[in-house]
Amino acid sequence: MCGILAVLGVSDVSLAKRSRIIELSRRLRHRGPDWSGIHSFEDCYLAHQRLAIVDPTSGDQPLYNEDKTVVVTVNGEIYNHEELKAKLKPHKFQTGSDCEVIAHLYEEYGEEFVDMLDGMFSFVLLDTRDKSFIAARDAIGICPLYMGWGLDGSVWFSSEMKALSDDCERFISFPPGHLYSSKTGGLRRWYNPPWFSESIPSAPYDPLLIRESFEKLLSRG
Ligand SMILES: NC(=O)CC[C@H](N)C(=O)O
Repeated sequence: MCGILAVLGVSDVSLAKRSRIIELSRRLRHRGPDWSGIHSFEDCYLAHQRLAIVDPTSGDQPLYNEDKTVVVTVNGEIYNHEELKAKLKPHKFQTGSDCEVIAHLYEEYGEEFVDMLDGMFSFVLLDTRDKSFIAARDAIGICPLYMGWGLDGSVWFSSEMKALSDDCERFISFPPGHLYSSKTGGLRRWYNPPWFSESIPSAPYDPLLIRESFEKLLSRG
């Protein structure tokens, strides 16, 4: 598991607001008992409750690129992280966490890197250089993610609805296989396999035809 909470662009940057966000992040504590972390930058907060799986000793989150200008909070496992690290030769990794590749991939390839990830994940990444952010969820939605909007114009993301429901004016289930980018201000599908189609078949249901076609397929061998 792991629990993530990110709040971006709050109008109130008081200590009370920070405490409130820490309190909301604690509502996700059952998802990750090993570590609680928060990174704040101006009016943005990224929090993490960790269930340590890969590199339990140094992979605490949020995670960063080399100069800490890119911050990321992740729930999930990146199965091909070794392979991706090999592609990122000049980058210096600070931890052995599978999720650190996300910060470096973003630095190297921009927001298009998401389809290079093989794994299950939901994450929020903040680029402090221009205060832009992205959030993404794995292709089939193995890891949960919710998105909300505060009355003050803030954008919220959380692993569970319970961290959003009291403070957001509205919230949605973040669609699997999608990416939210603050630069474009919208959600778009990043998972686009060639076979994927949302069109509903128009041929009438014919069980006999399905059976015959299936049998023909199996007897081909
Ligand atoms: N439980 C998780 O989501 C794990 C996050 C990350 N892969 C780690 O090992 O710390």
